Amino acid sequence: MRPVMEPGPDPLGQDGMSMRDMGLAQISSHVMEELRDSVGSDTELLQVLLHAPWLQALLKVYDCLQRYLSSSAMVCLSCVLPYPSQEAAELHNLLTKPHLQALLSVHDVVGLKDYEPVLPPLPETLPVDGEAMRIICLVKNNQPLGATIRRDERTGEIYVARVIHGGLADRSGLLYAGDRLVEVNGHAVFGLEPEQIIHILVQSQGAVTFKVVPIADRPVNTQSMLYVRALVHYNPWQDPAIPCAHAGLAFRKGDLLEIVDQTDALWWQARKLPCSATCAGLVPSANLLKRKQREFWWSQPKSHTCSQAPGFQRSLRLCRRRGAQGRGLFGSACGQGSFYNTLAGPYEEVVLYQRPPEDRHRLIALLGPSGVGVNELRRRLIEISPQTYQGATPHTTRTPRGHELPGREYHFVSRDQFKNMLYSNRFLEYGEYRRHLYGTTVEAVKAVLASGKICVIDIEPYAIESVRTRELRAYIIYIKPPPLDQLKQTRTNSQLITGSYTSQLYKDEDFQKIVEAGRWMEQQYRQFFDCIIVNGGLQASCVRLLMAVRRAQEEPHWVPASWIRPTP
Ligand SMILES: Nc1ncnc2c1ncn2[C@@H]1O[C@H](COP(=O)(O)OP(=O)(O)OP(=O)(O)O)[C@@H](O)[C@H]1O
Repeated sequence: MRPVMEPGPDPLGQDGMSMRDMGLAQISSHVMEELRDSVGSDTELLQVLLHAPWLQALLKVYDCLQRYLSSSAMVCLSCVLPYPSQEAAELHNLLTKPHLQALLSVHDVVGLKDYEPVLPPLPETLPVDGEAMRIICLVKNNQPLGATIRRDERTGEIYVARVIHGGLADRSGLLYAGDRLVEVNGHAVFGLEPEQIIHILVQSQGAVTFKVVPIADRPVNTQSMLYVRALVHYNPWQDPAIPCAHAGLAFRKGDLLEIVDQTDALWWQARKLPCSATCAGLVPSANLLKRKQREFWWSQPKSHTCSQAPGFQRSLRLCRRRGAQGRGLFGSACGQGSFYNTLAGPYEEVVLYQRPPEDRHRLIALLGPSGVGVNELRRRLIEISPQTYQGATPHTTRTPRGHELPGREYHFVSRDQFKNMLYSNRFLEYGEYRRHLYGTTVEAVKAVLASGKICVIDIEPYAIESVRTRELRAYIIYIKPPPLDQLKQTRTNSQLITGSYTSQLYKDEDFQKIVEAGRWMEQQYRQFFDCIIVNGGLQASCVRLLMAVRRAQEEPHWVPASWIRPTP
């Protein structure tokens, strides 16, 4: 408690002597009186002693303390500081204000009070077989509860099936998967259908009260965080099997998901990256989604022919890499590899990877519908800095032309040699044009990378699987056609290379085919695109490509975990 301070000057005695000095004089004369009687002639010595400055000072201090104990703070202030500073005076002034005094007094009163809850005494007799229950009150505030329930068909009991990460129930820290629900807002739930309970919950606004029997052994979540890239689309509203569509998380091919809970074998909990939502959503587990895919696949009519995508007529880029002109059907796309079909798995585990500066560069693979400008952009990029960027030298079975040097334009090999290479899976992609074989080998790409340059190639979609490997670590850039009118507008004077060694102006149907082929390609393969560049204006597209290639080498990106994990 603080002493109440009262202002007041140090009062003076009648003859100008202060009260303090009067007090001291009184003490010394009392002592002298006492000593005179008992000591007699030695009074002189005592007088000297009593008038000694140190004793006088000591007595003054004593006097001050006495006055402090019995008097106001102002008296004390003036005792200690005969001439208080401006700050001290101001502080004193503030402290003596009635409202501050009141505040301090309230503080002291509150501080002394005992606020512990007074619990009712325990009943004399407690039931021996009684269950420990927890009563939980959550305030909904228009947000979902963030928990799902299930009914045990055998016993009719209702259980909390799962608590959604980051949801209201999870944030409360009071409700757990496995807790047995006894009452909701005073309604006993035993025997009710989950839908009836959900109805009660939907009806209740504001506070919702649950009475639960807590799960005995709550499992501890020891799983580490898992990051995956979705290789399929998923829409909870089109999935009748999902326990609660509201709690579902929709995703598209290529979306990055952070799997926060895999406790349930069928339904995982995930957040989409980059993450803004605090609350996770339900997604099918990898096994469940695989099962769904298989069922869907078997339910589809099968065709045994190799179908080309609409407008997906390939130019043979390989055969005109070094300026040779030609356009024809790219061979053998059908039947090559599995082109990462969806049966390969619905999720691909990924990790964030940043290429260490001392490591080889990542391969840059460009892809896009024929005629969109893939080759043009690749060529321009290499022209900007041939010391930095380089294409891979392809193999061919045709004979060299006048200006061509083996190993510069092409590696010239016999048909048998080419086929041997093909059988030993050395080609990333290959094709036949005018009875000659052309192909790019993994070694040709690795040779460029080993020289310290950035290897830039253009590929057909089926080659995606061959370049997305631990050793090439391809960064895939999709060259996307702009909207039809912009495509027409930007290509008015451009020459489309035709199959007969000639070039001609784009026709309306060419534009249409490019847009359709682009749409199809994106629909099929977007999950593997690390970057998308819309090739509208050529200049702007070149700049974007240059920046994307730099980013690929210098910034962290999500890559398949299998590229980084040590091989067993
Ligand atoms: N952004 C653009 N604006 C205008 N013209 C372009 C643009 N991009 C490419 N072109 C022109 O379009 C024509 C076709 O480009 P390119 O040969 O690079 O196509 P491609 O995608 O490689 O297709 P293909 O494999 O069939 O040759 C070329 O004449 C090129 O100069």
